[in-house]
Amino acid sequence: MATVLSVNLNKIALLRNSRGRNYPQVEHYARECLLAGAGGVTIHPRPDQRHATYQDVASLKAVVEEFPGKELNIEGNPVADFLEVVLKNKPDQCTLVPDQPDQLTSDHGWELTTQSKQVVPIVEQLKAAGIRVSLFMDPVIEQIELAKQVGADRIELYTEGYARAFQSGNYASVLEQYKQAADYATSIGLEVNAGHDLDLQNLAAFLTIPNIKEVSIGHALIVESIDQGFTNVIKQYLKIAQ
Ligand SMILES: CC(=O)[C@@H](O)[C@H](O)COP(=O)(O)O
Ligand SMILES: NCC(=O)COP(=O)(O)O
Repeated sequence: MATVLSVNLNKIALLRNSRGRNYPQVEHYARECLLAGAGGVTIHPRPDQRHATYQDVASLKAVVEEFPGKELNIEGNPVADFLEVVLKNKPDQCTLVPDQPDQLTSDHGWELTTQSKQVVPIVEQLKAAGIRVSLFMDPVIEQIELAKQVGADRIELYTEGYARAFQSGNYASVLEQYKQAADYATSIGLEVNAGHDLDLQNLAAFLTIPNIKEVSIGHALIVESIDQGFTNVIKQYLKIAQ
């Protein structure tokens, strides 16, 4: 089963915001990656809108709708403004991430042992709006079991731990931990996405884990595109994910 590539466009938005005018256009790169064969696009509008903005959600929804079967995934901490934009624009998927507003980047999954009461009503509200709900999770069986209990459709395995281990050259035991987490999630009826710090070097080994439904990749993909060209890099990812 091929794994869907969802291209995270945060860093295109970051470049755009650095000059205060609409260049580069996020919509252009969304169209380019979908034309190249990506299965969807992702953005993560943070409360300070340092890169992706709440307006980008509506713009990208319109672009994705030009490509039947392709998906829009909106990631973020479920603060009120975020939820309002998600419910208004109804992306195909919303990935809830437990970030603090001032975090440099996402660096942990949900601690549902203490946060499930906060999450349950939000999951219900999003699912009632017809939005698939994914929870950003560490590869911890106990937490993944709770993700099912709070009603999530999917989990997104937070893969920075794997990426760091891969970089060290000694990653077999860490990969096995992710495989066990993914296998367990699948066994209890959760579909499995993955993302954060995946790249052209480490993706193939990670995808030896069966049943990874979707990977969302942004930071490394944009850096690799500087050297090798955006469409060329997208096609390399698709070849690995097929
Ligand atoms: C949750 C996650 O790992 C990514 O979706 C996130 O979008 C990365 O955020 P930055 O692009 O702000 O680092
Ligand atoms: N959910 C992960 C994502 O969308 C992109 O993460 P990264 O590739 O920018 O680290």
